[in-house]
Amino acid sequence: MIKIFEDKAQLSKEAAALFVKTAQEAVEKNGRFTVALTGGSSPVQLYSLLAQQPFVEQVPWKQTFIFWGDERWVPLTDNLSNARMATETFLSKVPVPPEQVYPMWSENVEPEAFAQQYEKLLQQHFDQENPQFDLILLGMGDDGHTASLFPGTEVLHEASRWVQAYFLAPQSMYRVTLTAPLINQAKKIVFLTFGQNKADALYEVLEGERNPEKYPSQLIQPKNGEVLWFVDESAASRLKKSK
Ligand SMILES: O=C1O[C@H](COP(=O)(O)O)[C@@H](O)[C@H](O)[C@H]1O
Repeated sequence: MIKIFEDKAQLSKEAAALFVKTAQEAVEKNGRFTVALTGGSSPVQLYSLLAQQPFVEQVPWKQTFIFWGDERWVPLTDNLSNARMATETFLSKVPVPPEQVYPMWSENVEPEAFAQQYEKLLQQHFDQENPQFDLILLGMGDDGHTASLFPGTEVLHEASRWVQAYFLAPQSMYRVTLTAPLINQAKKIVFLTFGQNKADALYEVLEGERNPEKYPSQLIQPKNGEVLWFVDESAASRLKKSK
């Protein structure tokens, strides 16, 4: 489903309300809420809202478990760190138990070994056969990538691993990412996409020919869950189905 908002502020507010509702329902049903966060610029406003009233007091933080959808393999103090951004914008300001927050980074370990450790962590958290996040937040780059599933990379063909790390040559850095098969198990996936610079990629992903090698966001098709596209009018400007 595609939901088009006037601007980023409106979109972020709705996304915060959806975060709260999803968290409350998950806790009511299963006693806990498991979410994977996205990085980049798209979620900054949403994360800030989650640390403010009325949202902050509505989230069942004590029952919330925070993972990441992907990470740039840089220390937690680095400006590029997705975990650092989430910590600064909301995690350091809300009463989530620190031991329930799992950044995709650790010192003194190679990224590939870390990816295996993170996968084990997820296996322990979830039922092995049923690794269902209650909510996965995703962004989409203007090249159509999502999480760290970049165009033309091997990880796009991963069929069994839940977490992978690889060297992304054009950025000269390692990336760690949940794989598409794991993401697609989620109960709910929400893409946050705004800005004119995303309009071409959004059109190709949603209305263009299927070509996930070029537009990896097309790989995100949950098995039993739902995918929501929260987009603003600029990003949606090329979509025919929205008009
Ligand atoms: O590199 C990344 O980019 C995507 C998109 O970022 P945005 O700045 O366009 O929102 C992001 O979803 C991902 O987490 C991040 O590692």
